[in-house]
Amino acid sequence: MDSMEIFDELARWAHDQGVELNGVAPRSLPGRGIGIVATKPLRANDQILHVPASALRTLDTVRAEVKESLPKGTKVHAILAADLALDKPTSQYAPWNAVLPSRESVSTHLPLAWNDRALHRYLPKPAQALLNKQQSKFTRDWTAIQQSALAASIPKQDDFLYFWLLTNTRTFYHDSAQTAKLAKDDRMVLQPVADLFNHADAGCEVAFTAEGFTITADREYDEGEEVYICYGKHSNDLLLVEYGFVLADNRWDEVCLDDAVLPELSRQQKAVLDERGFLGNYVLDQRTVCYRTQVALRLSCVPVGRWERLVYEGEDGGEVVQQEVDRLLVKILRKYRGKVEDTIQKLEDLEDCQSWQREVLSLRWQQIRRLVNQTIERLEA
Ligand SMILES: C[S@@+](CC[C@H](N)C(=O)[O-])C[C@H]1O[C@@H](n2cnc3c(N)ncnc32)[C@H](O)[C@@H]1O
Repeated sequence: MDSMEIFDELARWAHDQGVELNGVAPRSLPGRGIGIVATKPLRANDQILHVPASALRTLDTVRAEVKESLPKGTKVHAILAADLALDKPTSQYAPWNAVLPSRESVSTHLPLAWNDRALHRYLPKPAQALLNKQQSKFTRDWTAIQQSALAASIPKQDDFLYFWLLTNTRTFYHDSAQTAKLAKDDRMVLQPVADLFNHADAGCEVAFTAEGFTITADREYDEGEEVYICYGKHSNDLLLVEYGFVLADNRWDEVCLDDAVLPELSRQQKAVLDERGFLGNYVLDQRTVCYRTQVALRLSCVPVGRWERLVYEGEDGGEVVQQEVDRLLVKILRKYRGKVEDTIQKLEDLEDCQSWQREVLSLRWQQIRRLVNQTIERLEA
């Protein structure tokens, strides 16, 4: 079957499940796998998709033998992934399974599945932290599988990882009478067709009730235009680790400045900041350098007593100190830009790694350099 036949089959199947598509359809899109495209001009507030609760893939649709085989307390993420992994070609979900991304695509794009784990050290710090959390969750879930009767049917970690990552990238949060009894991070459901929407930093509205999900156009769309939803106000570090891509333009993007600021602080300064809850987690975005960074750098500009009065009592003279902070910030950011450029160079010199991975890492560091440069220019203006 060619891709249009596969999409037609999916549309027929989805229709039979009660899924209503209005003026949109799935299409293959270069660099983004499959996405949803307007098949006619759309107006703002047009309801473009409705997925009834009966069409969702949830804990309740998981086969009993899968659920019963897993230890008590197994996370819904692991249960849904195991259910997907054990789907037969004759499964009732076959037309939907047919449009899932390939193993190759998942292992190329998602850092947790990268063969060359040495590349992880080139991820920015926040991305590394997210990846470590993801790794712990995966290890927990893989342990549950290995300790269950499903171990024989899902013997390979890589197989489970593929379905686990598919689940991670395609689930929606759903509050309903059925999910109310579950922990918040267990209220995840898979929804056919809705899971084909790609992400942008602003997109169509996704609303859910106990009856199901509805997606509504946020603005006008021309026929043929891709229609996006927004998965959340995510930075590109998060998008890279959780979804395997970065956006060229991302209003929610930010740069972690811990590696820039912390080396500039003395041990005593760090101790004071730690005691007051201001140590680390420094960021800049397109508009500002965060308050925590400003507070930390003020301590490099004035004695502790004055710093306390400035921070906690709003003592006069803050503008003069701010000018000093801005000068210091420019110095620190210039130095950090040098480190960023070294990383970009190292990535260019790398051999023996998949070119997509090198390119996305390089792109990510170029985005960081751009945000750092913009901030330097703004501070110097
Ligand atoms: C919910 S799925 C969306 C449908 C997906 N494109 C597919 O082919 O099945 C999420 C995945 O789509 C891809 N994706 C979503 N938004 C994207 C974007 N703006 N650019 C590139 N890839 C994107 C990523 O691979 C992500 O993990």
